[in-house]
Amino acid sequence: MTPPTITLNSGTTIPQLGLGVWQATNDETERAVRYAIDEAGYRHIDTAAAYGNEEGVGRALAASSVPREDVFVTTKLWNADQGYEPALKAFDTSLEKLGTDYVDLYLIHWPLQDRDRLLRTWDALEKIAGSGRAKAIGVCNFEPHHLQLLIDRGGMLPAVDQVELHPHLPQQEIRRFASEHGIAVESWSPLGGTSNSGWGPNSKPNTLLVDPIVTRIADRHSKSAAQVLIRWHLQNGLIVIPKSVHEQRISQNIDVFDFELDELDLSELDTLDDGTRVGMHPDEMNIGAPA
Ligand SMILES: NC(=O)C1=CN([C@@H]2O[C@H](COP(=O)(O)OP(=O)(O)OC[C@H]3O[C@@H](n4cnc5c(N)ncnc54)[C@H](OP(=O)(O)O)[C@@H]3O)[C@@H](O)[C@H]2O)C=CC1
Ligand SMILES: O=C1CO[C@H](CO)[C@@H](O)[C@@H]1O
Repeated sequence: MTPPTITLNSGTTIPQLGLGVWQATNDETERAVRYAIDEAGYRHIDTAAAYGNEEGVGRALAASSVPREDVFVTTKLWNADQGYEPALKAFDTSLEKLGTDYVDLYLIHWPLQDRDRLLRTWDALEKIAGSGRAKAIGVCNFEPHHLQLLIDRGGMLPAVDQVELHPHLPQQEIRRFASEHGIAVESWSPLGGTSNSGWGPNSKPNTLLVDPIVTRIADRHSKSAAQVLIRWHLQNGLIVIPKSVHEQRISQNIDVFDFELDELDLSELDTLDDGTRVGMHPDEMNIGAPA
């Protein structure tokens, strides 16, 4: 089954399930994206300038038999390129690497700590949206206080806030705030992140995929732990972008439309909320910020 779509405040529709490609090389990305689109039925890819694999995504899009307009492509503006002119330039570079003349969603990767620069960056994204070269614009890692800056400014609201989100960190406050303002929430590290280690200062290795609560629910449905977690995101109305470079897992992660978590499953998963992050807290992140 094709994943359902969500209509963003920009009017664009986004497939609720997509493929993440962080930590994949260009060649791995090309193969994974090609397989995801042509064989597994994905229509949504999440990359970023910082991942260094936009070219791999571009090569896969060019080679695919699925037309460009049928695939939802997201990329992100890296921290070093915040500011009005730098953001416009970085966007052109991303389009060039992706080999496309528009993206479906362009996101600010992190809010950083310089509020004036952040607002100038948002001005640039509005200009890009106005030109039609990004069908929608949005943000990542914005806490409600960051979103409030854009709300107070007037102008366009982000279509999406992409944040770390999984049963250990369900982000209820961000979800409530975003929902009040018509902003869709997208979950990154939806399976709990890469299996070997976390990357934030307070983070722990991924334990979600082997958590006994998750695996017990998976057994009840004859599904995998990853499929249970993906269902949890979908049934919570979230956009979800699990990453894999393995064909069998790419297929498995989209094979989630023939079962449903029931109230008991959902309430058991809710008990996993312990605030554990795999990444950095946005208020502590300033890596790569322009001087
Ligand atoms: N905006 C932001 O700041 C951020 C955005 N992101 C985005 O979110 C995406 C997803 O997050 P990410 O951090 O990659 O982590 P995920 O939670 O998607 O987990 C990915 C890990 O799980 C493994 N995996 C995937 N499917 C399965 C499966 N079915 N069974 C067992 N293991 C599996 C992958 O291994 P393998 O590949 O070897 O199969 C990989 O190690 C990123 O790729 C990126 O696009 C991520 C971090 C920050
Ligand atoms: O998307 C992400 C993954 O990689 C980066 C770290 O190298 C993060 O900063 C970022 O949020």
